[in-house]
Amino acid sequence: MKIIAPSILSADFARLGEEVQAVEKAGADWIHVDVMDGRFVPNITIGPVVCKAVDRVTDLPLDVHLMIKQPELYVEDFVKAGADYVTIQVESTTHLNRTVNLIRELGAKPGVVLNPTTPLSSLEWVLEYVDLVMLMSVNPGFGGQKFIDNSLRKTEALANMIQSKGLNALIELDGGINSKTIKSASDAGCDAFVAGSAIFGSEDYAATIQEFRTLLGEA
Ligand SMILES: O=C(CO)[C@@H](O)[C@H](O)COP(=O)(O)O
Ligand SMILES: [Fe+2]
Repeated sequence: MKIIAPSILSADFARLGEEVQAVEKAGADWIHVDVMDGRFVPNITIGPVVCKAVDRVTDLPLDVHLMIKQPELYVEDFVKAGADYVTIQVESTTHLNRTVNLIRELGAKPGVVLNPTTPLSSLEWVLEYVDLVMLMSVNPGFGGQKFIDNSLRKTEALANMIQSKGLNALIELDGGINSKTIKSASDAGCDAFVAGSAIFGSEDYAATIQEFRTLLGEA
């Protein structure tokens, strides 16, 4: 089964608990939490306090996407706040191996994220230590942007890279996933799909997630 991870960035933050419970009831697999610091990306969102509040209202795994500089300073706070996966941008830290190890030592699953133009070669010496690689299929910072088409070729190349090394890291795509893009992303080798505006911007969350499952051939 493929994984559908609604991004709360597009939820109604005034009713965040209800929104998280609504997507859980609608069939989501993970909750994607976008953390932005106004330095790594030109936007500021939430921190561990909100992450902990989200964790209290759902049984789903929290997929925490850190778009912050020096994530090594904060990963412990997010693991304590209930993060199951902590994904860090390879561009955001000088000490990628150390930070990945730290996430695992703290008891969470480490993932790494690549911006749209960051080459796959940046994964060469870290791939074997992570549970997840996420490719940004938009420039990070905002929800509701258009899917960058060459993310599909990048996904195929990543799937080949993981397979040729005999590894089994999950591939996740983040940005511009909707009913028009999800099938080709899946065909390219994507396992987990982050969708913010396509789910929270829809009238009926369950119908949208069901439509995704049908397009993925799972209904
Ligand atoms: O990390 C990010 C943006 O930086 C994402 O998780 C977005 O929240 C995805 O939003 P949509 O493109 O699905 O609307
Ligand atoms: Fe994200």
